[in-house]
Amino acid sequence: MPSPHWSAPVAHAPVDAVVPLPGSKSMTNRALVLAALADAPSRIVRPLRSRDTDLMAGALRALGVDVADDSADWLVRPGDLTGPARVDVGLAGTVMRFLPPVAALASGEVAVDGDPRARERPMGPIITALRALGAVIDDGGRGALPFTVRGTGAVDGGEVTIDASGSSQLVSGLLLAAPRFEKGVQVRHEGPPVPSAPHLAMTVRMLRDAGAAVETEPDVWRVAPGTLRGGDREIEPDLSNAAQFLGAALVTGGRVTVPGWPTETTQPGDALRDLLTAMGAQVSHGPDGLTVRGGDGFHGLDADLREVGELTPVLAALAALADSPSRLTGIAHLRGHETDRLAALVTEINGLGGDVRELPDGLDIRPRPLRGGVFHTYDDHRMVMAAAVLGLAVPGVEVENPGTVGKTLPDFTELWASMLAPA
Ligand SMILES: O=C(O)C1=C[C@@H](OP(=O)(O)O)[C@@H](O)[C@H](O)C1
Ligand SMILES: C=C(OP(=O)(O)O)C(=O)O
Repeated sequence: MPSPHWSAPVAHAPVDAVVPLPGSKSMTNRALVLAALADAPSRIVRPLRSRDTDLMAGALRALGVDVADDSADWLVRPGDLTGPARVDVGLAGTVMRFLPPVAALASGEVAVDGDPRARERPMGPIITALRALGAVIDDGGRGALPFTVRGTGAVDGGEVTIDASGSSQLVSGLLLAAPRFEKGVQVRHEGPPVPSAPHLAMTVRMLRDAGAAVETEPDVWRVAPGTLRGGDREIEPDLSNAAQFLGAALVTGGRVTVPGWPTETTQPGDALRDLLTAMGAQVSHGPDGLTVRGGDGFHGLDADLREVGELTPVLAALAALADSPSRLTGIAHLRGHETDRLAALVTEINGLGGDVRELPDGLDIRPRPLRGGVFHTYDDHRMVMAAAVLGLAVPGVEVENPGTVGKTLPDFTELWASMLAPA
């Protein structure tokens, strides 16, 4: 039986490594949905293989889509969407928000459930919106998982207003399936700002690449009814999962290169270039990829992370090791992520002797000397990654349930060890 804890390795020298990363979770799960709704087969080239993407593939298979392995690629052959089916969304935000609109297009009942924590993540606005668009959903009045989508084989579509301040995925889910709605969709957001703007741009870009007609204006998205094309869809490396590796260059005063960094992308991880530069890194982008070099120490960060919330755990860990305080704001919605990430980061970093305070919409982080101890991870892959960053500089960080990285990066501890191995 594997050890329940992972001893995060201390870096005894500056890292000097090239770290190739698997594909983007966000792009892979969008590509799977678009391929499943297309009018012809698709090849998803270099998809991420992880719990979240396997769950999406499994959910689509349950509805009648053929998703087959072809060496490292996935071949997707769309079919009639049918129930009855049971869908497990695990703890994947992309599956719990992107799959129900697809299930509404199926004929037959689709029962949707996930991990215990999945039942607490925001779902109410998309359930209400889908009903307004013509879907029948039985959620026992909970406005949350579990629920049953009673598909009739078609969704009317039309205009809907939604409060998506809890998650951008509430909008993305409606848009991705909308070309197959009879009237398409117009989604209008009303409420506090929608987070994760790059992920919405990713949805729009991938829909357009598949042939959909999409128009946007601030807080309004329109998708016309139409046919989605099949074909090849190449998946970029997951730039959010680059955060901990590039951060290791800062912590150790070393150098890390992530190959295949796109010159232009909708991934929020691209913001690491500016964020790590603001913390004192030297960042260069060339044919070899993106290279981050650290020097003698690095600084805190004063940043609004609303658009790039998923980078927060690793940035907070870096901030706890910096030479000046940090203030990270715009991230109240992280309370609805895999765990309440604001509370988790406060508890766990302070548990090692840190000084992190929770703000209404973020974190105040004052660096202090840290000591070893158990770092709990709350089924949150990014808490493991944050702990790994702290462990580079703090001996004795024992990370609970490291296997939870399987959500997006099953090989994380192996990649971390090879990054730290002498060249
Ligand atoms: O659409 C996506 O692929 C994602 C959107 C974001 O969700 P939120 O807007 O809920 O933060 C992000 O945090 C998540 O990891 C992936
Ligand atoms: C918030 C995240 O995931 P999810 O897609 O489950 O929302 C994340 O990966 O940081």
